[in-house]
This record gives sequence, C-alpha cells and structure tokens, in this order.
Amino acid sequence: MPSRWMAHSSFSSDHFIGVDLLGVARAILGGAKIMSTCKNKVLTLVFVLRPGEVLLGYKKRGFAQGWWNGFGGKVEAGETIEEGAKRELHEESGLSVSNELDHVGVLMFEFVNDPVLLEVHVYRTYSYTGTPIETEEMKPQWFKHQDIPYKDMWPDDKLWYSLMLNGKYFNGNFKFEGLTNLLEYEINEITK
Ligand SMILES: Nc1[nH]c(=O)nc2c1ncn2[C@H]1C[C@H](O)[C@@H](COP(=O)(O)OP(=O)(O)OP(=O)(O)O)O1
Repeated sequence: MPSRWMAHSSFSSDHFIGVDLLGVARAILGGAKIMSTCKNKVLTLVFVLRPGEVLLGYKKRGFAQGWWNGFGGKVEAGETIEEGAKRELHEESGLSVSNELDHVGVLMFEFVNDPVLLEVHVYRTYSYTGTPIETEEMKPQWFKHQDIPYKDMWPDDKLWYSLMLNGKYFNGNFKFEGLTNLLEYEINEITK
C-alpha cells in the first residue's frame, strides 16, 4: 500500500539548527500524515541494496554533476513522497520497486544566502526488479560498502551513510556554503 507521507515544510531558515526535527522525523517514520506548506524543496533519495553492496549513480548532468549519489529528485504535485521516490528511481536507473520502500531518514540542507531549504527523504530497499541501466541522468554502479567513493560525493554523505547502510533511522541538519563547504551539521539516530 502506498505510503501517505507528504512533505513537512514548516521549517524556517531562522530556526534551522535546533528545530525539533527529531520529533518531526519520529512523526513521519511513525506514519503521520503531514501535509506540505510548500516552503521547502522536497526531494527523494533512494538506495538500492544487495548484501554488502549499494547501487549508486554517477550524476551526468545538472545539480551535483560528477558526483555519485543515490537516485532521486523532486517530488511532483499530486504524488506522495514515496511515489516520487519510486518514479525517480525508475527514471534514473531503470529499476522498479513494487513493495513499500523503507523510509530511513529526513535530511535538511540549508545553503548560505539561499532561502530555500532542501528536505531530502531517504529510502532504502533490498527489493527491486530489473537490471540497472545507464540513463541520460545517471550511470549506475554497485559498490561494496568499503569502496564507496566518498571523495566524489556530497561532503555530508560520509557522515550518515553508515546509519543508512546499517538500517538505522536518522535525521540531520546541514548548513552549506556553496556545494562543497559544510559549515555545520547535526545528525541524530532515532528510535522508531
Ligand atoms: N547534500 C546532499 N547529499 C546527498 O547525498 N544528496 C543530496 C544532497 N542534496 C541533494 N541531494 C539529492 C537529493 C536528490 O536525490 C538529488 C537532487 O535531485 P535532482 O538533481 O534530480 O534534482 P532536480 O532538481 O534536477 O530534480 P529532477 O529534475 O526532479 O530530477 O540530490
């Protein structure tokens, strides 16, 4: 059954660090029906797993071009966050998921001098059909956990991937200056 999670967007950049993201994430992971107020840009990030390995995509164009990441993008009007996650996964990797994705985290990204916050919903799954294919946007490749190329990824990834890979639930706040300078952050593991 599709999840009814919708974007939670009540954060303001004035209260970025210290906002009760922990409570929000607990509510979301607990299945609360939180509706968007459309202040944040809501994005998805999906990790497809097989034992000891994770599928990443090399971003060929657009935002964060040249870096490896999970699959995802903007949630479109009229779809739940999970529906958006599955759609982006399929568009970018060719893989399909019919079961529910495991929603493991919510990450908030603030950029200096940019009023828009990115609200990234992180999912993982071991259950998929199809074979990864290269698309216009991403070139997929399986990585053993110890070989994940953190130097060619978002600077925050090395801080929370181990939680995601180990099936923990977490949330995080990150403040960037540009795309490469991570000024401050907090990450919380949460109990479901
Ligand atoms: N700091 C960060 N660390 C990270 O690991 N992933 C991040 C990130 N900031 C954004 N992302 C992810 C979320 C999402 O999966 C992706 C951005 O999506 P896209 O580049 O696809 O965005 P677009 O605005 O181009 O969306 P679409 O046009 O819908 O594909 O990057």
